[in-house]
Amino acid sequence: MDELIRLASGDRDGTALHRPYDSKAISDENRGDDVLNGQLRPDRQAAMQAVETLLAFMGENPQRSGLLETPRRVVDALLEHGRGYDLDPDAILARTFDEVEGYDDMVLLQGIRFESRCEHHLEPIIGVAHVAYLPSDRVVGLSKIARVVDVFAKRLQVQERMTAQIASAIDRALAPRGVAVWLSAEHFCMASRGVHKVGVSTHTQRMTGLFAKDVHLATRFMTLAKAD
Ligand SMILES: Nc1nc2c(ncn2[C@@H]2O[C@H](COP(=O)(O)OP(=O)(O)OP(=O)(O)O)[C@@H](O)[C@H]2O)c(=O)[nH]1
Ligand SMILES: [Zn+2]
Repeated sequence: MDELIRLASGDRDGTALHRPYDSKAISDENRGDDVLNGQLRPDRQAAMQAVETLLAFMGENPQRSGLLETPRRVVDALLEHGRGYDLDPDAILARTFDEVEGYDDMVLLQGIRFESRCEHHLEPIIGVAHVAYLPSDRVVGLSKIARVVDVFAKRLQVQERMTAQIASAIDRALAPRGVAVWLSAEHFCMASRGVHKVGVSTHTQRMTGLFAKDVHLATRFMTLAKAD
């Protein structure tokens, strides 16, 4: 058996959990409970220990009463921010419907609010997604589009990649005649640290198929997405 897999399933308290991570081995697409691309995933205890270390690093006393529960809270929060790693967008989009009386015009979900975390600083990215597609012969449940936005939001992100991932997932699932995704978001790593610019919106778009070819269609999408 692969040594890392053996350690993940058996050695939960050994020093193996503190092996250095090979960052090149980590991919958004493949993350298991204990092993990520052949890479050990630390257990909760090791993660809480790491939070204590960070608190001490910033000059705090992790043993003072106000901070005793903080490692547990931070680890729970990290699991919440990363819950999209364990969700499969293809499975969420797998159920489609074809009894739509030939409806083949745009389906647009406007203003899907999302909360993500940037992969550079782990700070919030908060914004909205507008997602549209042009069905070929089938449609998908509306809530599933919003769920797919959340799958990718609940991973560490850069906004450009999240935009492309949403579009690709819908392309794969529905083979529509086109997909349009528009995200606008505020990055708190720009607002509350670093350059300290509050209220800046970053806009990213991905258009595929007819949306990429037909400027009138792309304009219609953007006009509808902006509508009150
Ligand atoms: N393209 C892109 N950049 C992002 C995103 N989120 C954060 N960033 C930027 O990632 C960059 C990281 O730059 P670095 O110079 O490596 O890090 P830094 O020293 O912390 O940079 P500052 O934020 O300028 O203090 C910053 O310019 C962030 O604004 C994103 O979704 N997309
Ligand atoms: Zn950042």
